[in-house]
Amino acid sequence: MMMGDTMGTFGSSMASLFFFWATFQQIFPDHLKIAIKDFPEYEEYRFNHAFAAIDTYLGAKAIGKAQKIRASQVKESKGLVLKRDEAKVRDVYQGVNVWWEIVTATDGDRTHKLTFHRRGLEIVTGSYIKYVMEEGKSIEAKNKKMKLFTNNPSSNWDNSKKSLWRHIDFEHPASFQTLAMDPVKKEEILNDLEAFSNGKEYYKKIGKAWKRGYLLYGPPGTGKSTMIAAMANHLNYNIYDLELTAIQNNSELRKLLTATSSRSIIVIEDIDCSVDLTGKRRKRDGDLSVKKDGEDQNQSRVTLSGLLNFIDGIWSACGQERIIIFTTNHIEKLDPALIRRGRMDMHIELSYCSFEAFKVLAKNYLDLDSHPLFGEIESLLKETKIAPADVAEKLMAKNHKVDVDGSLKDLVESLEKRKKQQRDHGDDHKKKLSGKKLRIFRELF
Ligand SMILES: Nc1ncnc2c1ncn2[C@@H]1O[C@H](COP(=O)(O)OP(=O)(O)OP(=O)(O)O)[C@@H](O)[C@H]1O
Ligand SMILES: [Mg+2]
Repeated sequence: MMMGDTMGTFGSSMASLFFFWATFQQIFPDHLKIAIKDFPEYEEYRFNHAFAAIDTYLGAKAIGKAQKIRASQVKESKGLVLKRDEAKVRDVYQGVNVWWEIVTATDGDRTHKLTFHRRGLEIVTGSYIKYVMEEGKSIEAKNKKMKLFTNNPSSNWDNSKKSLWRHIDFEHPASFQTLAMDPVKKEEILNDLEAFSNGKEYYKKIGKAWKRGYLLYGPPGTGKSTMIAAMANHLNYNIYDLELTAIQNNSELRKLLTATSSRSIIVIEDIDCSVDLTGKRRKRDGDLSVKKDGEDQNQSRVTLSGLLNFIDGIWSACGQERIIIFTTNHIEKLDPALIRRGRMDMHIELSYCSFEAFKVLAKNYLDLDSHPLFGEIESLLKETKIAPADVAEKLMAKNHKVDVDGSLKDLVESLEKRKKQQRDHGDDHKKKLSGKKLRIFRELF
């Protein structure tokens, strides 16, 4: 048979099918259809979340079928979110046909109306509605704009929960793919996050709060803050950036934390600078003088024990699906009580740029997999401490122009300079040490 013939037969079958369907629609007796449920947009003046979930589900369902599509840009990196812009949508679930329709009352109130054949009653009420809600909510979560919250100074709080945190839309391009670090460690972290976010049943089974704590440590510019952004993007969680110095005491800390929402990351950056970690610092500094009035006014009065109590107690009791992250440049300064295993589930070190990490940066910034200078850079990186942030700066396009050879040469020069400085500094340090030893030796004998 010729191609044209096939198409012709196909076309006429489709035409008869449409004809049959239209007739069926007309004669299909109304009493065999039942309108099962209405889902109003507002119930007793309160927004009905079921309405929104159904709307989202149907919006996603109707893509490709709807004649008119309304597009709204929810988040740049997520592309367009398309929404249905027609009144009626047909859906098929386990062989049951259902029709959704938006009915607008004279007062403007809108309701989702679901119609289907009696035969489907069990399937629709038994599982279909639940399925629509769950799908709708999960699509909502994926499309949701992420937010970055920062705590307001407690002097600005009023009685509303809203006054505790202010927020902006969170749009950070960081991803695990572009994060320069040891690939094995990266994989381990990704697996941990994955296990956590899918761990609802597991945490329930073992009777533990669905929470996870990470301690990120390493020198400045090694990617701690970038990793937090990558984690938030990966999980689609909001970030609460908790500034401890803006609060007065432990009870304020408790208020702030209980006002966070689930599916969020709570971050305390530079933990060693934000709390009085040991309560002994003053003594250790050798300053035993009497405190002057108001001397502590600008210092945070959140104590280490407040923070630890929170992690152990209140933290477990307040909500689910939350991650807490501490960062520090000086892990050696932290009190062991704060970082012992069990409190922080995973300690993640972000370190100076390795060759593996450099390769990720070279790919990100120069779209480069190999280059004759790579060998030299590899051996220089083995002997030199340089933060990924400093490497990235060398590889960045200058005046919007990518210059592969120029950037790499620039990096080699900078590495050689650093190597020399670090060696000289190392020698100085050794000299100082030997001087000190000599002094101790003299004092002893
Ligand atoms: N591991 C990395 N991978 C990719 N880019 C990085 C990495 N580390 C640093 N950078 C780049 O350097 C910039 C600064 O890094 P970032 O703010 O994450 O460092 P940090 O470890 O949080 O430093 P600090 O201790 O000073 O807060 C980032 O915006 C990013 O462009
Ligand atoms: Mg940082």
